[in-house]
Amino acid sequence: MDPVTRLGVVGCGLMGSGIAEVAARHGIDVRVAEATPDAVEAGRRRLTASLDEGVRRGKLGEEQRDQALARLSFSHDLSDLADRQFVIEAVAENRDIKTDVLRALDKVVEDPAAILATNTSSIPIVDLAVATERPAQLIGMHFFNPVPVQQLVEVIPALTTSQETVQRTRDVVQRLGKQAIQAADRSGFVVNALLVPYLLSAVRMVESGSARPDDIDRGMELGCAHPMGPLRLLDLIGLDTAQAVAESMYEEFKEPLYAPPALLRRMVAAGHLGRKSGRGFYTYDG
Ligand SMILES: CC(=O)CC(=O)SCCNC(=O)CCNC(=O)[C@H](O)C(C)(C)COP(=O)(O)OP(=O)(O)OC[C@H]1O[C@@H](n2cnc3c(N)ncnc32)[C@H](O)[C@@H]1OP(=O)(O)O
Ligand SMILES: NC(=O)C1=CN([C@@H]2O[C@H](COP(=O)(O)OP(=O)(O)OC[C@H]3O[C@@H](n4cnc5c(N)ncnc54)[C@H](OP(=O)(O)O)[C@@H]3O)[C@@H](O)[C@H]2O)C=CC1
Repeated sequence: MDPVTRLGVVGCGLMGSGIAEVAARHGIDVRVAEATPDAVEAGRRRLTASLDEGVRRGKLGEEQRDQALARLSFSHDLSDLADRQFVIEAVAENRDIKTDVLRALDKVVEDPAAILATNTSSIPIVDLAVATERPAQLIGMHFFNPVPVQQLVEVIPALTTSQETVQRTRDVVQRLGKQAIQAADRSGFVVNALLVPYLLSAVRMVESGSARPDDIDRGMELGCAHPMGPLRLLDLIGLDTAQAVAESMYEEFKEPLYAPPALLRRMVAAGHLGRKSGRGFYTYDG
């Protein structure tokens, strides 16, 4: 089968913009679809700023940045992804939104052999697969934040996913310069199953008044050499996304450790979503 040269990405938020950036940097023609013209412009700005940051940090040259930008196109019309061979869905962590987007993609993408991958953090892959007419070609492809920096992609076949789809997805991971691990289709896969209870425990520690956010974070940064403590990491992930992930995991396992703490729910209700809204456990400029 031909290697993937035409990739689609749906959703250009924190993750979609990172996935599109990395693919374009690795020589792939990438078309990004967002829901509205305003969201397209916000996504384009986010992606361009990250490429500029890569240049500033010496990760790529100005010419490479410009070549990556030339490989990227943007649209607010999903049907512009019709000619794609492989599409990665990275819209909000909401089962209904993802189901609608994947069903629409299934109809729009012309090549019956094309693969639809979802970047969901916690929604069962099989539920999304059977919502489409191509359950053998739907797979979980879970990137990590920030995508240009983190090396891992979890590859998650559903019970319906074909072995050919798994292999083709692994080939794309390699093409993007990332490393794959394979995980079973259980909510949270490998990494979030371990990470989320830890993050939620830190929120409960703040909630109970046992320690302040900065002390908890410095504890894990200085005591365990984590690059960032759990509350700074929650602010990076987005508290709305973290809540949605915890809810899916709790729905699947009914395990109290996965239940979103009241403080997390209150912060999301208040719009304190972390870095992306300028305020979470900490405040951010710009
Ligand atoms: C919720 C889910 O479903 C799953 C998830 O994603 S969970 C979240 C997983 N992510 C994490 O755990 C992130 C943990 N934090 C980190 O790794 C780091 O704190 C961070 C990368 C986010 C920020 O790093 P930073 O403060 O900028 O530290 P810094 O040491 O300067 O940068 C780290 C590296 O990233 C590179 N980098 C940073 N921004 C970059 C960019 N835009 N483009 C390219 N490279 C970049 C830096 O150059 C540096 O590379 P070297 O190590 O080769 O020098
Ligand atoms: N944040 C993280 O650390 C990680 C997240 N993930 C997963 O990645 C996915 C995306 O998360 P993240 O990028 O953080 O979320 P964001 O909220 O940053 O981005 C989601 C994007 O999807 C867009 N969107 C919503 N509905 C549609 C639609 N119908 N068509 C096209 N675009 C749409 C949103 O646009 P608008 O803003 O206009 O609504 C927004 O730009 C989730 O499934 C999440 O679980 C995976 C790994 C890590």
